[in-house]
Amino acid sequence: MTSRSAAEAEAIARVEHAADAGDVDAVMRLATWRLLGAPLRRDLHLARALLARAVAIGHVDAALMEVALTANGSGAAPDWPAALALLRIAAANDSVAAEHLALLQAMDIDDDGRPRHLPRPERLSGSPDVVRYPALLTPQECAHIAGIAADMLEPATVLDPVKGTPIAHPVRTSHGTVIGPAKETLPVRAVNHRLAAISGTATEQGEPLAVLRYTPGQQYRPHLDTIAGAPNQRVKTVLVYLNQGFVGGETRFLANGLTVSARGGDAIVFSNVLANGQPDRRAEHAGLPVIQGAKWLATRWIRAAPYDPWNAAAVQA
Ligand SMILES: O=C(O)CCC(=O)C(=O)O
Ligand SMILES: [Fe+2]
Repeated sequence: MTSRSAAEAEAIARVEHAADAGDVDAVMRLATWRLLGAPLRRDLHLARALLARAVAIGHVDAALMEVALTANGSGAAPDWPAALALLRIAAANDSVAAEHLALLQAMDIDDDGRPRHLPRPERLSGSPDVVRYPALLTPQECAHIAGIAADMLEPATVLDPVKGTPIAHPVRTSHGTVIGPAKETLPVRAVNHRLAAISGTATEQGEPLAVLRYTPGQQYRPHLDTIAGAPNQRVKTVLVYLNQGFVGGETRFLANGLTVSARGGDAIVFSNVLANGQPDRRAEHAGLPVIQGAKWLATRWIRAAPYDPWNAAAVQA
């Protein structure tokens, strides 16, 4: 472990002191540090305790974060009923929390936030195996997801292998972000349960929901979603079209030419691996260039086994 500079240690001590004195922003900062794992060691349990303190002093963002972590099991076992109870309390004074509650009230979900019913699937192709669930999400749910992502969108980059600095992504040119565990609202959590249900997987196998926005000229060139040599492979992908009405931007499977046009709220599911777990070339696909308007898409890449978003290489709190 690298030792900290005296100045950094002093800055941390100042924040800890302010937190002890009841400064809510200082408590919130400590909670964020404990979630990020920098500059203090990651401690999700402690982060939860700090958030609860911030909520008690009246911090609204802390309340929404506490709801998210309670539902998705960060720092303790997942507890949907407890998260819902916290959301109801927050909703009494906060319009954002109230909106989340209204979205949930319109959903047909059980006491754990899981879907009671799913739309009837349509098989679009057998090889590759692609299935569509029409209108899996409502327009309001799509707008909620796009709205969370809108503030966080960044151009797609990869690290320059020589210089280590970000450079343009060679395959994907859209803007994107992920809705990490601290930002996973209850409506997003419920949608993630739905995506698990249609793919026959456990919610814990999903990577944080990724959201992409393509503007004219942007595309996702032909690729496989599998990661070469990954021990915990991306076995399935769910794509959710969050809007429609743009020109171009179809999803194309190269093996058979299957071309899927976006309809807002529709989801497609496909498998990326063969029965032996190895990447399946037939799953190669592309997001064709958008010609006019903007295409919004949510992607859930689903692993073979549970995926811990807090121990991924790049955590996005
Ligand atoms: O934009 C599309 O239609 C394809 C997106 C995609 O391939 C992905 O998110 O993995
Ligand atoms: Fe893909």
